Order: sequence, then C-alpha cells, then structure tokens
Amino acid sequence: MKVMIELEEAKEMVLKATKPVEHEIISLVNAFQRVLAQDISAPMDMPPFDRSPLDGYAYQATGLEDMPLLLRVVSEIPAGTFSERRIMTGEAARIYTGAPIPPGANCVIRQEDTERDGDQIKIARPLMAGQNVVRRGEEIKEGELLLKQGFYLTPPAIGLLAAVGWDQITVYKRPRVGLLSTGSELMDVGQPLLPSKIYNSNNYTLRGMLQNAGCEVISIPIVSDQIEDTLAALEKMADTDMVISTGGASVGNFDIMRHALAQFGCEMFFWKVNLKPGTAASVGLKGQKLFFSLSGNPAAAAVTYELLVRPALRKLAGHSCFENKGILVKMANGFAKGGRQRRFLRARAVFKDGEVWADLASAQGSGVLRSMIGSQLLVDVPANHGPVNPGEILQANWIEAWEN
Ligand SMILES: Nc1nc2c(c(=O)[nH]1)N[C@H]1C(S)=C(S)[C@@H](COP(=O)(O)OP(=O)(O)OC[C@H]3O[C@@H](n4cnc5c(N)ncnc54)[C@H](O)[C@@H]3O)O[C@H]1N2
Ligand code: MOO
Repeated sequence: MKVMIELEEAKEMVLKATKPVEHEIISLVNAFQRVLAQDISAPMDMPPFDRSPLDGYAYQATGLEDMPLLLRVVSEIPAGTFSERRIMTGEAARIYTGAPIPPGANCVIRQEDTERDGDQIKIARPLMAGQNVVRRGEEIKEGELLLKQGFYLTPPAIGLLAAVGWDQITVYKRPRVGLLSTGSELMDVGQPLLPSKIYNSNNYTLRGMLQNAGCEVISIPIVSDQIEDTLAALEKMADTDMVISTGGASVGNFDIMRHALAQFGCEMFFWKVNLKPGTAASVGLKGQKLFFSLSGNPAAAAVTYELLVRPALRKLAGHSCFENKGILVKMANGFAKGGRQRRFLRARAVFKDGEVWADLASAQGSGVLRSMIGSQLLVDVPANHGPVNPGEILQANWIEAWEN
C-alpha cells in the first residue's frame, strides 16, 4: 500500500479500477438523471413534414406576381390536420402554426400582412418561394446520431428523445452505493444528545451528494469503532457497487477503517493523499468493488468525496465524462496558512467585471461543515505555495452539488 500520494495518482488508480454498472431498459418517463447506455439515432425526420411556423395563409409564390395580389381561400388547415387539396395559382389555404403545408403551396404569409374580405385575401408585399416554411427534417434527419452512450439525460435531452418517438431506452442501472458512518461518538438525529456524543452529519451530507449523483444509497448510519462491528457492517454491503465510509481514517488507536478493509479482503491501493482537508483517505478494492475510507471530519469527507470519489462514481454510473469542472478564479481575499500540503479552500464564486472571484469561507478547518454553505468553489492551492494573496489567480474546481 502506498502512503501519501498525489491526488492525480490517486484518481488515476481509482478510475482504472472502476467499471461501469450493468444496463437496464426503462421508459422515457423515468429517464431524468439517468445515463444512456446506448447510442441514440433518430428513427424519423423532425419535423416529420413541411410545416408552417405561423398563423397565416399558404400559397404558391412565383416571384412574378403583380401586387397587390388577390387570392381565394379554398381550405383551412388547423394544426393536427392535413389537407390534400392542391393549392393552385390564385388560391390560398388558411393555415395555422404547426400545420402541414398543403400540396402546391410553397410559402406562408403572416396573417398580419394580409387583408381578408370574405373568402379573399389581399397581399401587398410578395414573398419568395420557401419563405416561412419549416422543411421536413430541418432540425433532425432520420438516421442522424443524436446522443451518445454515456450521455447524462438532462431535461432537454429527454425532450429530444420524445420528439423523435423514443419510448424505451437502455440506461446504466443506478449505482448502489453503501454508506457507513463510523465513530462511537455518533448519534442519529431524533434523539436527545448524550454527553460527549455528536450528531452524525456526514451520513446526511453524503447521502444527499449520492442522491444528487443519481445513486441508490444503502446506509448503515452508525458503526462503532470496533473492528468486529466494522467487519459486520462491511459484510452487509454485499449488494452494493461501491462503499464509502467516514471516520476512523487517521492515526489514532481507534482509526481502524483501513485495517478493517484489509482484513475484509481488500487490496489496499493507498492511505493518505497530499491534500487538505481530507489527507487521511484510503482506498481498497475487493473483486470489482471500490471501498473509500474518508476522514470523519465533515469538510474533509465532503472535499475528498468531490475530488476523489465523485469522478469514480461518475465512471461507475456510466458517464462518459468524469472530471470535475475547472475554472481560473481571482482571490477576493488572502489566506495566510500556505503549507507544505496542497490545500483546497472552500469559497463562494462572485461574478464581477467579467471575472470569477473566489470569496473564501471564513473558517477553513477540516471539521467546519458550515464552510460549504454558499460555497461553490474549491480553490486549489499548490503544495509549498506560501501565503495566498488577494488578487492572485488560482485554479479552482466548480462543485455543482454545493450550488444552491
Ligand atoms: N495525531 C494525529 N491526529 C490527527 C491527524 C494526524 O495527522 N495526526 N489528522 C487530523 C486530521 S487532519 C483529520 S481530518 C482527522 C481525521 O480523523 P478520522 O478520519 O480518523 O476521523 P474521526 O477521528 O473519526 O473524526 C474526525 C472528527 O470528525 C467527527 N466526525 C466523525 N464522523 C462524523 C460524522 N459522521 N458526522 C459528523 N462528524 C463526524 C469526529 O467526531 C471528529 O471530531 O484526524 C485528525 N487527527
Ligand atoms: O485529513 Mo484532515 O482533513 O487532513 O485535514
């Protein structure tokens, strides 16, 4: 097992070991926040027929008409109907937005640009052939590749599938992620707090982050610092695709998680990553399943979740893109404690004068959960950087899950 490795190396190791979950077929109505496991091609043209984008009159423009042009209205075509009546020279069809252009017509004049008198319309200014006609297949051609395997189904993407008639789609199953909170000091909410105990917040923070990532969470909210209890909890995680634990990750006598993982049969990849907060993370692999042991400190757990677990989780969930979003930010304030270790500072993004400024959360301790409220950035301060100065430009990760 390696000790104290760089984040990039840690990420490479976990990503290499991560295989996407299996597929399932679902109806489009359940597609939100799912990841496509198939390429999607258009089975039809969209729009499926030449159509009018306006309420008006369809007729045959030649470009040679004398103006004003008088036309006789011979049919009416509301959306959802069609007319086979051919429009001849001197004729027009009353047509509505979304209705198919009738045979013979090649343009649509806006209602507002006509004068109607009985079954006659008068047009003062001529149109060209093709004007105000949306062509069949103008947006999508039959057979065209619309979405690729690994695409995360956003609402417009689901709408696009509906537009071309997809009903059943193959997606990756929702990853089942085990969540263990270890610590003999922990209590769940809903009961009066006993002396020397604290409420378990990690379970709720990480549950939300996992739900946000489309996972099913299988949780054991409180596991004691005893190896037997920890092993028993790990046994209960048999039906999961990945396991995340918090607590018991450091150097104390009760920090047993990595030993428990090794005893459970994991091949341990590493212990400790060169970043703060969250140094004490370790990762093991058993079969195809990754076990992440994160620090119990709430901010440390959340930061290592974002930087290390989330990319692996995205790969597990079938996403084609794993990386966090990076952005250059200008520091709105300084940070005196530049240390030997690489640091990730929690900060609020402020958009000012075309730049993104990072306004640091007031407390940056590993235990300060509150520092994430209102923050969307993790500013990356390199190892041995020295103090961070206001106005300095640094790289940051954009944390979507913290946005509010
Ligand atoms: N001698 C040393 N001591 C510590 C070191 C070190 O290098 N040498 N590192 C410190 C740092 S930094 C961190 S971070 C922590 C990591 O500790 P653990 O991962 O073993 O976590 P715990 O000791 O179990 O808990 C740390 C802290 O967080 C609270 N906690 C734990 N679980 C939860 C939870 N589910 N919800 C809310 N809060 C939780 C726990 O009560 C502790 O206060 O080690 C330092 N020590
Ligand atoms: O692991 Mo602690 O979070 O190093 O700061």
